[in-house]
Amino acid sequence: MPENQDPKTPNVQAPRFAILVAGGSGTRMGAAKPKQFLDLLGEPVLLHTLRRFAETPLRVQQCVVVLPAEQFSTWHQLCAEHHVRIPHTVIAGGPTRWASVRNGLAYLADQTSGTVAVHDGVRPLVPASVIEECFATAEAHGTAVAAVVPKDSVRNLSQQGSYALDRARLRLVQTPQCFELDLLRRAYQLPELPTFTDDASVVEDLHPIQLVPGDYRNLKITTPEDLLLAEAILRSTT
Ligand SMILES: Nc1ccn([C@@H]2O[C@H](COP(=O)(O)OP(=O)(O)OP(=O)(O)O)[C@@H](O)[C@H]2O)c(=O)n1
Ligand SMILES: C[C@](O)(CO)[C@H](O)COP(=O)(O)O
Repeated sequence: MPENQDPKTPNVQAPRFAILVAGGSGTRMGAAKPKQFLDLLGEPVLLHTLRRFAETPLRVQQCVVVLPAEQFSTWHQLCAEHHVRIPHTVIAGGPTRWASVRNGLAYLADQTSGTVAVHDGVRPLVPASVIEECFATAEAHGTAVAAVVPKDSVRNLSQQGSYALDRARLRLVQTPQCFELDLLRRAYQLPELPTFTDDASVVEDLHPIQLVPGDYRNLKITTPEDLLLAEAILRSTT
């Protein structure tokens, strides 16, 4: 958050950017092509995701889509097939999610201020209300990360076996993860650590992480049953 800003007053004038990371190969899905290109009720997973961020009321000024360099032509072909007119910029990812986000940020190097949402390209069902809440919270507090309460009991593995955790004190972290642009830039200048599974873990040493309610429908397409669930959810809401 800019130093001279009242933390309770959202910086509604700040431009909004989105980095949609889709630079992975989808090994756990085990499909013939990366899961971001798989069909979800007639459109590629990634196109659903892009549409969610391009919705006009969200005021996202620029969508940066990060892809494996060798898959650019796959995406361009899919965009042509589906007559996609949504303005977006495609850039090459890196070997890890962290590297892909860093590449996305590098594309925004000329931007002097704003708020950036980092979102998994394979979370196609994120509600617009969650995206809006994340942007608005980050505009007020510098950070905002969508998260939900676990529905299952959770146990921690120990040398003796395992023990129960208090799930009321746990959260399952989703994306979007929104940050004041300069804060995210500073965080991504630090060296990569193996513990960086998301953007909050990259930023948390520099700034407290504000959690906002996520949504159980905002699932990450990871294994084949996720695609079935996503289809059922989408059918029920369209
Ligand atoms: N080098 C990478 C790795 C992952 N991602 C993106 O980060 C998001 C979350 O990652 P995950 O679900 O793990 O995707 P994959 O790495 O593709 O899957 P897997 O781990 O099964 O190979 C995905 O949108 C994925 O495309 C990325 O942009 N660049
Ligand atoms: C960023 C993320 O989606 C938050 O839940 C998650 O950490 C990605 O993890 P993965 O190991 O890349 O599947």
